[in-house]
Parts: sequence; structure tokens; C-alpha cells
Amino acid sequence: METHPPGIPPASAPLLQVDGVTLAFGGVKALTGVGFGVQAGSITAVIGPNGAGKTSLFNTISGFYRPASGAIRFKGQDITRVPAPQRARLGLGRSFQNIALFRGMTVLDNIKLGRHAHLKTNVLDALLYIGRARREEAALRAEIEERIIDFLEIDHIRHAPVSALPYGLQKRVEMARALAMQPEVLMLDEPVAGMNREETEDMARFILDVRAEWGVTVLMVEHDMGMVMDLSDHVVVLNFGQVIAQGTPAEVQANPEVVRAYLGAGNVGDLRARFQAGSATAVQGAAA
Ligand SMILES: Nc1ncnc2c1ncn2[C@@H]1O[C@H](COP(=O)(O)OP(=O)(O)OP(=O)(O)O)[C@@H](O)[C@H]1O
Repeated sequence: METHPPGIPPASAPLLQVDGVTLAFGGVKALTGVGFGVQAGSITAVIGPNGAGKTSLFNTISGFYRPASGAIRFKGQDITRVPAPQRARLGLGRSFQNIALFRGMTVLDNIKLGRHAHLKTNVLDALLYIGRARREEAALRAEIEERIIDFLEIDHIRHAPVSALPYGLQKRVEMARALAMQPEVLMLDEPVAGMNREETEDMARFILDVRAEWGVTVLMVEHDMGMVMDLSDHVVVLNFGQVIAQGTPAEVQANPEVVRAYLGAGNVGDLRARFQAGSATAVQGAAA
């Protein structure tokens, strides 16, 4: 029997819970009975070979896809039927695999757009929302924007159009925009895809700092095994739409099924070496 008040999860309950989620596109089953929890304050990574269902899972958690069965729970609340914008307002912020910034707009304007998740949309709200409260929110918003710009070290490019920026910086702006939603869980879709080693290291540092300084829980999909293994507390491995393993980085690296998923047939030592070398390309190449 539950002893905690309704709506408030017990202290040990995951902040975000994915429960038996199944998703199909026509005849293609993208996800089958996927379940795992994301603990508050953790960095959790979802990995898996190409086509394993990682993006489908992210889209289901953020509300772009509705699962055929199963549930998504956030802070103890069943949000399976809650529309995507409302999930963002509840505290699920995300970035996208392919940068989804407005390229003609400046960095600052893109960050301001991130705040959209918190803007009042209801007409009555808008009418009531005048005077002091409005000015206070504008001041608070500016303060948050400044804090994000400072934190991500993008002050020097705040007025630059996004299209003029190198790829690594664009990814950082995408993260800034997701942070502007003031998420409790920041969902990062391939945060270091296409980055060189230096950019990857910078982004890894920002992800660690976002958790340490902002208290944000991180859920990421990432192919860069070195980064996943270095940063994550918990790793969930998908293959053909199913969770085939989950646990600490050490546990999943030692799991023969994970090795088989990536390499076809298993040489655990070889895969471990690849994981440690941080060479996602090598792992994917070997799987191809
Ligand atoms: N919109 C869609 N319509 C039909 N099938 C889809 C759609 N999106 C994904 N799929 C299929 O669902 C399965 C999972 O795809 P998904 O993109 O989620 O995998 P992934 O792990 O993110 O792959 P990658 O690492 O290449 O990004 C694949 O078989 C894919 O072809």
C-alpha cells in the first residue's frame, strides 16, 4: 500500500520512468516493452546500434509519438497522454539530433525562444498577466538567459546569426535553448555527433557541469562510447527496439549480449578496448 501522498513519488522512485513502452510504425515495431528508470540527479545514456529505436524512444518520452501500450511517468505523474508542449512545461527539456535552431536568427533570440515553453498562452492568463508580475518575469527571464550564456561561454557570439557559427558552437546554442526551458530532465539527442575531439571534451564538461551546477538530471542518446562510459551513471542498451541490457558502464561493457549487438559475434575484450578508446566510429564500423 502507498504511504506517500498521491502525486509525490517516494524518495527512491525514479524521476522519469519508462514502463513497457511499445511503439509501431505500420508493421515496423520500433519499440517493444521498453522499460527503465532515470534517477534524479543522474546522467543516464541510451545507446544501441543504428535503427535500435533510440530516437523513437526519445520522441515517445518527449511526447511527439504516442505509444501503442505502456506508460511514461514523470515525477510520479502518468504523462503518456500529455501533449509535448505541456511535457516541456512540466520540466522535460530536449535538444535534437539534427540541430533545430532558427539559423537566420541570433544566438540570443534562439535562447529566448527556448523560454516559449514557459510563456502564457491562454488569453485569460494573458489578460491577467500584466503589470508587476510581468515585469518581474521579464527580469527573471533576462537573468536566466544571462546565466546560460555565461555558463556555456557563448557571450562573444550572442548577437551572431546561428548560420555563421561552426557546428560545435551551434550544438552548444542548441543546449542553451534547451536549458532556457529550465528543465528538470535535460534530454540530449546525440550532443557530440559530428564534433571533433576538442568540441566533444568541451560538451562533456558542460554536461557534467549542468548536473553539478544546475542540478539538472540528464538523459542522453549518444554514439560516442568513450563519452557515454565516462559520463554516465546508468546506461540502457537498445537493440531492435528492446532493452537488452542496462546498468553501470562497467556492467554493460561486460555484457556479452551488448557485445553481440554491436559486433554480431562476441569478443568482449575487443569491444571493451573499443569502448575505452572512445571510438564509436570503430564500434559502428565493426557492426556494419
Ligand atoms: N517515422 C518513421 N516511420 C517508419 N519507421 C520508422 C520511423 N522512425 C523510425 N522508424 C523505424 O523504427 C526503427 C527505429 O528507428 P530509430 O530512428 O528510432 O532508431 P535509432 O536507434 O535512433 O537509429 P540511429 O542511431 O540511426 O539514429 C527503425 O527500424 C526505423 O526504420
